[in-house]
Amino acid sequence: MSKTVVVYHSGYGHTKVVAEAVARGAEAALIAIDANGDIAEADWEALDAADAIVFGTPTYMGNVSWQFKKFADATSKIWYTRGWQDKVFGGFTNSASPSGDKQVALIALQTLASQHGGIWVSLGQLPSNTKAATNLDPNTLGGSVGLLTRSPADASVEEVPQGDLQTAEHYGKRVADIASKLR
Ligand SMILES: Cc1cc2nc3c(=O)[nH]c(=O)nc-3n(C[C@H](O)[C@H](O)[C@H](O)COP(=O)(O)O)c2cc1C
Repeated sequence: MSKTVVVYHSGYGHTKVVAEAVARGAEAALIAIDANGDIAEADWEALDAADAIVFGTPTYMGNVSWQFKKFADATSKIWYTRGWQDKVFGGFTNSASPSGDKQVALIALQTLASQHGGIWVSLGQLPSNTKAATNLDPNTLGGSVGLLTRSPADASVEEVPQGDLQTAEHYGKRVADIASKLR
């Protein structure tokens, strides 16, 4: 069994719900980046020990949150020593609009993983994009690079679409399974 860690920031709780779903699928530990963009020393050790790391961030102003970016910049010391070389990586972002420039944030996560010499895991699911598709269906946002989820601007944290959460669980399992195969 591989060790997977989901490290995420969530300003208002919606991305946290998605992170929990990814972690359920991956049987992963969860690390929350705090409101100052920091994680604890023990969290850095857990990331170093992981076979797979999944990054999560809300999309804010068409990119990752500044707290996630602070975390990303803090990984530069690890980058320098190639500490995360050949780990498996995945990523997700949540935002209010169906597009909302989520892809920009997701590509930032993929780029971070690539800077570390990681092996990036795509979503691996067909989109639900017919007229009949509803919020209960998987991958209604049609992601492929990684996981995209949506919580409308007036949605509570309980209202993150069930289809998106199922997609998140599926993606978490995919990342963990691939990490197990590569171990
Ligand atoms: C500062 C800020 C910027 C935002 N920018 C975007 C955006 O570019 N695109 C979008 O679709 N939603 C945007 N939103 C909406 C959030 O992505 C959405 O509310 C999301 O669920 C927040 O996740 P969180 O509860 O984990 O913080 C923004 C929200 C905030 C607070």
